[in-house]
Amino acid sequence: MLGTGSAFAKTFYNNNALVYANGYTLLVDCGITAPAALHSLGKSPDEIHALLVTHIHADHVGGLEEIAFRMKFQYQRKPLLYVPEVLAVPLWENALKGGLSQDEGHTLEDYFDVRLMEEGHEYELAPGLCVEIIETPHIPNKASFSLYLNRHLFYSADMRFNPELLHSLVDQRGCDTILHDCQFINPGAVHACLDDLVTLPEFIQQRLWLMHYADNQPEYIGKTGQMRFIEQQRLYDDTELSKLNVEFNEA
Ligand SMILES: O=c1ccn([C@@H]2O[C@H](COP(=O)(O)O)[C@@H](O)[C@H]2O)c(=O)[nH]1
Ligand SMILES: [Zn+2]
Ligand SMILES: [Zn+2]
Repeated sequence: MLGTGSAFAKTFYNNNALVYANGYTLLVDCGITAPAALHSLGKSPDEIHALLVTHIHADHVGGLEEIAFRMKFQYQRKPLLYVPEVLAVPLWENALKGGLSQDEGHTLEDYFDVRLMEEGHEYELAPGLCVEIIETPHIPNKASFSLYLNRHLFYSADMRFNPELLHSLVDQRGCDTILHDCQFINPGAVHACLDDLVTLPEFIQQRLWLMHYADNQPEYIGKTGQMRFIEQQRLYDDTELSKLNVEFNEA
């Protein structure tokens, strides 16, 4: 996890992730703090093979201008950008155009090798890395897409509480790991809140890691039912993440 903070957290970087698969690196979301978070890990933007955007909020796309400029002028390379089809135009028109539009570039495609994604398809980004996007409720009338990785790991974009989806992923689609955004204040409004998430049955909580949390996260350690906090600037592997919490505690 590059960062695990909520939109306005100051002690945690924005909730963005680096996904590694067989030498390939995907950056999931690129918020305002992503360049600094990469820097603190000693990573350069040039080490990223592709980026993927879940929705248009600054903690998820606010770092794209820096990455686009640095890739173009410092590294002379166009990174792959995976973007849900409905977000491509608003990403350029409403988020990036103001800063990036200049003589050398007037479109998203001038900075990125754009790959549009649709729901209902699985995309093999690299050997060992398959991604499906699932539209999930966040802000009314503003599209946001969670991810299903390698048919076993659900990564929530910011989303409201949706127990039916979590049940169907676990019961019908073999989901063994859930990374879920979490707000401490009830009601969650545009996120799932902790009071909602602790109502999930234990077999789902045991698979669930909390992310996108506020600065007062330390107050909630030990108060999250069977769910664990995922930590920023830490490398996790699939086996560690998919270990059920109950096994994890016994180990
Ligand atoms: O309808 C809304 C829209 C936004 N907010 C607040 O803004 C942030 C947006 O950033 P996220 O990355 O989605 O967290 C959200 O956390 C709210 O604090 C809102 O409350 N209601
Ligand atoms: Zn967010
Ligand atoms: Zn959001």
